[in-house]
Amino acid sequence: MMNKKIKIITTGGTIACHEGGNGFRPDVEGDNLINRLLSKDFPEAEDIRKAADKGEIRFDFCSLMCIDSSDMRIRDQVKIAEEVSRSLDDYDGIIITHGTDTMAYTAAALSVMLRNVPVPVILTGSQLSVDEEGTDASVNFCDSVRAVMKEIRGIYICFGGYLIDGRYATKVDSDDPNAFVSTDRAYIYNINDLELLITRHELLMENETKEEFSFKPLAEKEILLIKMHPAFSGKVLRNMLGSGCEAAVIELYGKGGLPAGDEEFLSVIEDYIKKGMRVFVISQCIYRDTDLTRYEVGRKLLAKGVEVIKNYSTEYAIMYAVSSVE
Ligand SMILES: NC(=O)C[C@H](N)C(=O)O
Repeated sequence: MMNKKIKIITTGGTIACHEGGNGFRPDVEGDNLINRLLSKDFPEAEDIRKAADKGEIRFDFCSLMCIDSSDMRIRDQVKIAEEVSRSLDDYDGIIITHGTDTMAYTAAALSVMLRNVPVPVILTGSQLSVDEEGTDASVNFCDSVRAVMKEIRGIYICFGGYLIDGRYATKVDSDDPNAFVSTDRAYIYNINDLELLITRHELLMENETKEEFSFKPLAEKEILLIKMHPAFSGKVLRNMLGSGCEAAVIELYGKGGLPAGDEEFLSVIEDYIKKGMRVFVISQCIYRDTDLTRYEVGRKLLAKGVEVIKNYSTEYAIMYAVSSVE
């Protein structure tokens, strides 16, 4: 095994929670959390524990915050991105422990802010806290370490035995250990089958003009997310778009439809775009390949100037919208 230096950034989440008298809240940070995750209570951590004892893996720690990820805001994601950016040159990989509820948003935000990271940057967490019976905390953490041992680079979520590209990950289960999927099935890898990812990377790197790493922090913006549904109206949409938001993401039906028979919908969006605002559209299907050219309803909307986000997660669409607003 090659010697590896891994930076661990802890931010809170269920993985670090205990009952605090008023419900679960995170209170285990930094090396306290990692020592617990690698303790002898977890046979699944044995190989990592041994490698750490032998000095083959060296962990450095940084506790950036200790919050339920429901409290995660853009400014916190920027703090994480800054810490990652500062650490890239000195480590073979970076693991961020994070609550699951907004993990996909942070993965998306990091993917937008940090371009062409030279090492793996992996977010992980758990559905049960490190001290709960049957917890998935240690296995997820150890899988993340195993992923760092591979020659991959990029931003990922490691969870439930899978590694998912941070631009496509979305949380689909509030309880099950298999909590995340990829909105494009091509960007999820079984942790036991990482060779596939490596092969893909090699191919990508051959084809890519090797671009330099760059970091552009996100600014705080107010983005509206709208989901199309049959009990929605153009009138309500007009009020929502006029509410002061700086850009909008609309989740459309299927390949990319909305009630185009109701002219109000189209004219509201047209008016909004004419004022210089941006409207991003994406399918509301979990597995998606948004394409507004297939149906007439989609083409009518496309003609109004909306911008299509094809297969990325809605979380990524929102962060992309944040980054696109001047
Ligand atoms: N499983 C979890 O981590 C949920 C928790 N509420 C959080 O996102 O911080």
